[in-house]
Amino acid sequence: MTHSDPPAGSPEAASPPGNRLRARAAWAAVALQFRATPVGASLLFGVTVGVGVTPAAAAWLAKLLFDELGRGAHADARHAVSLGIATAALGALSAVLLQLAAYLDELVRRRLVVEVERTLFAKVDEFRGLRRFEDPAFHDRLRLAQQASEDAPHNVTMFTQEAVRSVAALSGFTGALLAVWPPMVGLLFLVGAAALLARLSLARRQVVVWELTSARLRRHLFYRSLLTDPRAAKEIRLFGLGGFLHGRLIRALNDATEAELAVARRGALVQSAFAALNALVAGLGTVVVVAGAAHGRFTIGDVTLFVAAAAGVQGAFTGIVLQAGSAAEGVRLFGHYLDLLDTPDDLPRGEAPAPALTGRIELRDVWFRYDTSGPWVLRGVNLTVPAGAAMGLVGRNGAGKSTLIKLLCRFYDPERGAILWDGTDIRTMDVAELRRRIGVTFQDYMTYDLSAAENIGIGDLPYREDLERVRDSARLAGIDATLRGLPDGYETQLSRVHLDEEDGTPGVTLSGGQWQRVALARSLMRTDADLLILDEPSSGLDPEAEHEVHRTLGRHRLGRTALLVSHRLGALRDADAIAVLVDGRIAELGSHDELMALGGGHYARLFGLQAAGYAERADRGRTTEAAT
Ligand SMILES: Nc1ncnc2c1ncn2[C@@H]1O[C@H](COP(=O)(O)OP(=O)(O)OP(=O)(O)O)[C@@H](O)[C@H]1O
Repeated sequence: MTHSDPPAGSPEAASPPGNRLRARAAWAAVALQFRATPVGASLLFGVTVGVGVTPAAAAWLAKLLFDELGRGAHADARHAVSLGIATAALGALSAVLLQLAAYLDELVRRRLVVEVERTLFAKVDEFRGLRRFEDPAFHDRLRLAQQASEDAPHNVTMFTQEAVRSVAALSGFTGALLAVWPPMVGLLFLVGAAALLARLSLARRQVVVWELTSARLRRHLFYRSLLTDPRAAKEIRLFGLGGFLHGRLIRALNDATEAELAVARRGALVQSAFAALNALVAGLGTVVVVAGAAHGRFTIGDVTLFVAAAAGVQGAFTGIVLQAGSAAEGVRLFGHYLDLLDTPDDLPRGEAPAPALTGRIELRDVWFRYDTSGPWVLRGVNLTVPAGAAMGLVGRNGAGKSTLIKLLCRFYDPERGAILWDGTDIRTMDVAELRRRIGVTFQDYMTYDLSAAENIGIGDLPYREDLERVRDSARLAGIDATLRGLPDGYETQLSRVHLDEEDGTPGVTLSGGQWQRVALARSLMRTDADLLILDEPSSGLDPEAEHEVHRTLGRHRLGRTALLVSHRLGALRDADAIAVLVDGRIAELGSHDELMALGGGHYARLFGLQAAGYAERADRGRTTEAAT
């Protein structure tokens, strides 16, 4: 499957990928083990083969021993004793190999988990845009890929072990059956082959169920994390959502469990049917051979050998059917891991360098929507931001301000039109280089469960340990004094759910406005960024703090280009120009004074409303003061 294939979870996604793909998946699953731990996997393979052949070797030694003993007075005692010793040694070796195989299996499994996390999440990190992360099918596939890549290699190895053991057993036992009553071989192989086909069909069905229930199980995990998330705990308690969310958690789990149980029931039914059929065939063979013995055609030894050999063949088939089923499930599911690694990036790779901004950023007739069948969010935006200017961006909720910022950071590409950085289309630029030229505080900024210093320092990773720079950024964002006052200063963990990794002390949590300042400080770490974007950097700040932050930023900007989004129009008053976004278009553009002079425009109306609100509040404040 490739990215153009139907998403996981859809019935088409569950269709069999074809033998060639499955063979490739099986090979890749084994290769993954060797990549994870070349020595461990090689040893496991050797030991696995050893474990597989020891029962046959033991049977062969036993045959030699009994043959020797069967010579009675002519038996070579020394030879018999050495065969006995060899049998005992083989028994001991077999026991040791089994233990070794168990340890190596554990070793390979653990190394695999690391390798899978390494490869999968390196791939996830390669996606440059945001589209994959907003695609439920991608999350389902990621979950299935994780599950598959940890199980499939183990299952394939176990199948190899079982196949070696079973082939050795089958070749020995079928010879015995052929010597006594040949039709029994045909019967047992027929039942065995049918059981194998049935198990493979069950494996297909099981994988379909896993694919279909992946979304439900992800929902279950979502409700589970919600019920223990300290950020959600307030609303859950206040709105009394516990029972409601818990009910949904159980329902998601029950739905998934029902589908799994349906496959398990079918499996139990099919296996019981084949067990009964096997018993019937074994009974039939025994009756034939016993009747033959009664008529003197077979000896008692023949009967004993026949019964043991029939049981041996059935046992070998049972083992191989079970392991083949698990391997088939693993291999089918492993396709998701391979698909994920093959998933192309959602943004074409640009290679041109992203030089320092000297001229202007220009949005030229930019059209964008999140979904090709969805509504347009930006409809032909034309906007020029000269290098060094501070541009304010205002508009009502949902007007498209944050979307425009996301396009500037190239998290998505416009569907029509282009964004030019000094005349070069940003699509042609190396995206990592472009992003290094931008410092952003997003509206939905992150609060990391890390130390205060790291929370800021990761804004410019190579300098995250440069405490001077971290503190300078914190100072600009007006949070330095608060962080210094924390129990462990800048080393304090900003988390209530993780202890400090070094001394095990619990962390602290900040207020909303303090967190916002930390996020602002993070974006200021890139002191050499050409473009500073602040998407509502002061929404959580009190008016005094907001004023102070804007003044500091004005000074700190030092001629750098800035794009400032705010619903508090007063905060943008000093911007060189303000663009008003209405229904995905720039409806007005100009300085504060120019926009006010338009009279009756969107900006003037909004500004008037906010100013009236402030004046009214100020009046109320004065009246209250006078009354008290
Ligand atoms: N990831 C997304 N997928 C689909 N639609 C989205 C996504 N993000 C935003 N939208 C939609 O795009 C429109 C514009 O959203 P955007 O966040 O750009 O508005 P905004 O002007 O920043 O609003 P606000 O002032 O409330 O922050 C909204 O209708 C929103 O529902």
